[in-house]
Amino acid sequence: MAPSLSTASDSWDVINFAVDQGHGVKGLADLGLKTLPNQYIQPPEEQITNSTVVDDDAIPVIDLSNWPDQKVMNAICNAAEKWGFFQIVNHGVPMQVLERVKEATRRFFGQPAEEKNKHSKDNSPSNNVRYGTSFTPKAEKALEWKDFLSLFYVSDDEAAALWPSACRNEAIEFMKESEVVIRRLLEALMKGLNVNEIDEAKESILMGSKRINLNYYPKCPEPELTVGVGRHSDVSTLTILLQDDIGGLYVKKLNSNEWVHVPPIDGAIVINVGDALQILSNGRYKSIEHRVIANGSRNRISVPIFVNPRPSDIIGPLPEVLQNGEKPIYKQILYSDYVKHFFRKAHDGKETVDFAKI
Ligand SMILES: CC(C)(COP(=O)(O)OP(=O)(O)OC[C@H]1O[C@@H](n2cnc3c(N)ncnc32)[C@H](O)[C@@H]1OP(=O)(O)O)[C@@H](O)C(=O)NCCC(=O)NCCSC(=O)/C=C/c1ccc(O)c(O)c1
Ligand SMILES: O=C(O)CCC(=O)C(=O)O
Ligand SMILES: [Fe+2]
Repeated sequence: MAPSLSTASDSWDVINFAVDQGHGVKGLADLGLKTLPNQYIQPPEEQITNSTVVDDDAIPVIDLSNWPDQKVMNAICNAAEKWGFFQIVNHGVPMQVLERVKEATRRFFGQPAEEKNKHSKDNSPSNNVRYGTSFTPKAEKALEWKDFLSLFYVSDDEAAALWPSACRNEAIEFMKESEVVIRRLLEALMKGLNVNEIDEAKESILMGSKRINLNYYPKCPEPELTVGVGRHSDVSTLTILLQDDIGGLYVKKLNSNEWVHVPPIDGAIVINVGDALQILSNGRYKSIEHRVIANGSRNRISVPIFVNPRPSDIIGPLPEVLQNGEKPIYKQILYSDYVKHFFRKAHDGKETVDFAKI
């Protein structure tokens, strides 16, 4: 039974309501709580108000309209080395496609909990489709103020059978329409590593699998006490992130303790390097820590496409990167082992990549 507004937020089982029954944080937000349930209170060091945020610096914005252009390719490689994050404009993914997938995200999360919960870990007929809240509630000391739907792409037929109809077509369309720009970015990044041809084996390692997540961050009481997503780096090769116009994503500056905001730009897509590309490039390209704050007045959505190796791929520093005698700093690892390691623990900043260190 849903608790009434007057119920003190700690005297009923918040976890049972949000996690087990599938109401998520959207369910909590819809109750109109005035205070944040204790389970969502993050330790002070994770609260953004206790971090240094600077506004005199920003991740690069790269215009892809004149493709191919050596200067633009260099800008991509430089951004991947210095920031691990950049935004792209004039990328070729039609604006209507971006609008449609944002709309579909709102439609999916706008459904009743019992409909969404058909796709939870316990109820979904496949591990490739998962609705959930926070990140790994069982492993977390404090929960995160986010609901998500995570879709691992295998084939159109599987998606037709298993992905929720509220967002299936739009999610697939976004994935397919971003294919060209993903290839261009990876080609440029590979040229920067002296890899001039992406053969079949490299194609698998760079972009052999994809996962699309639909993220929903509802309006939050006492947002400064919690996080939308805690500090983490992605385990992908590259992440293609669509955000709406609300803002709230922060990126850590390389070799510093300062954070910068990623301002929403209409029609732009945010790109970030993930751990797999950091490992393949032997640390040249940086998979950077980022996090999302909770918002006290507006609901936010985002849609990342995680472009990954295949689960069965073995990844390690590419031979082309090591050919001049550079010492490998990462070992060869089975990619699915790496991802499982990431998914089984709470977000912990940049710790995941230690799993691959020699
Ligand atoms: C992910 C796996 C390993 C799953 O394989 P599967 O056979 O289903 O393994 P499993 O043993 O059932 O799952 C492993 C654990 O991951 C958890 N898990 C699986 N999918 C997800 C998911 N989408 N979200 C959260 N946890 C998940 C499971 O709960 C398992 O933990 P446990 O329940 O055993 O404690 C497989 O599909 C694979 O190797 N995929 C490779 C491609 C891939 O998915 N790469 C990851 C890109 S995602 C990425 O880069 C970032 C994601 C991210 C960041 C911040 C967030 O806050 C967030 O929510 C998500
Ligand atoms: O919502 C965002 O802007 C970023 C989300 C994110 O970092 C993730 O899903 O990995
Ligand atoms: Fe992320």
